[in-house]
Amino acid sequence: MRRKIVAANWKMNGSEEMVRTLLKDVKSGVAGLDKGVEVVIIPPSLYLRDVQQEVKGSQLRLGAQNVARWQAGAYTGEVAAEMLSDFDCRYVLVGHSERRQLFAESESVVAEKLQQVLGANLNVMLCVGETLEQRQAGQAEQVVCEQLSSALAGLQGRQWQQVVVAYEPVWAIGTGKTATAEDAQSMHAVMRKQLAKLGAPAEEITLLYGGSVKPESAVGLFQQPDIDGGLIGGASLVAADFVEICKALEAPDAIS
Ligand SMILES: O=C(CO)COP(=O)(O)O
Repeated sequence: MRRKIVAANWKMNGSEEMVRTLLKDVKSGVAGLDKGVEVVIIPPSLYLRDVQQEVKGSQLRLGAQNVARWQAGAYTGEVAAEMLSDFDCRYVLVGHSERRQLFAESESVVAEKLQQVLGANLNVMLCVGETLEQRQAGQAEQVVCEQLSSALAGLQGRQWQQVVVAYEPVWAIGTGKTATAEDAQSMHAVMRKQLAKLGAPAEEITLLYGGSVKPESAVGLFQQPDIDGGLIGGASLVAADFVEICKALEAPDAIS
């Protein structure tokens, strides 16, 4: 089923103190938010336990930023999907552009990680997106469609219910440049078509936009018919901004 999601990717930011203070403000800020909006906190893995305890009984859900591409064994420093499930993680990011670029994660690594997440009965948030060069060369749609195909080809039946896709154009991440609502919508529509070609129940798949989303840009993005929410980096570290973005998803038409 298509869900409404706002997810906070804290990236490599945070501390025990921040977990406490930021979450306290986010929790009280989103209390009373429509239950149909899922708010997901994705902290560095060291703080999963702390966040798990803080979000218990609240509307917030937990996600992980990364996962190993193996099930278990001699992989020093890695975290397995089954371990994330012990922490009540509901979502796991896979294919984030920072992982692809800074850690040289190839399409096949992304696909292996995705399989681990599905195998552990967790939900994947698959990130896709083109670079500035690719967009300028007119290749954006092709790049995104190929990323979807290589990660998702062969998925069957119920597995599709475990998939959320986030379109995060690389040139928009951390740069202050958001895609226009129209450009983002147009890519999301392309993604839905591609998902249908891959055999997905495309109208039921939740599609998020990420890349310099701020309270001011969130409303326009969330009004688009194929954008079901956001994956938020920088603005998720400021409680007031993040809460405002969550509220924008609750009622995008009412706020504008
Ligand atoms: O990468 C992102 C979320 O995963 C987006 O980051 P920013 O919101 O900081 O651009």
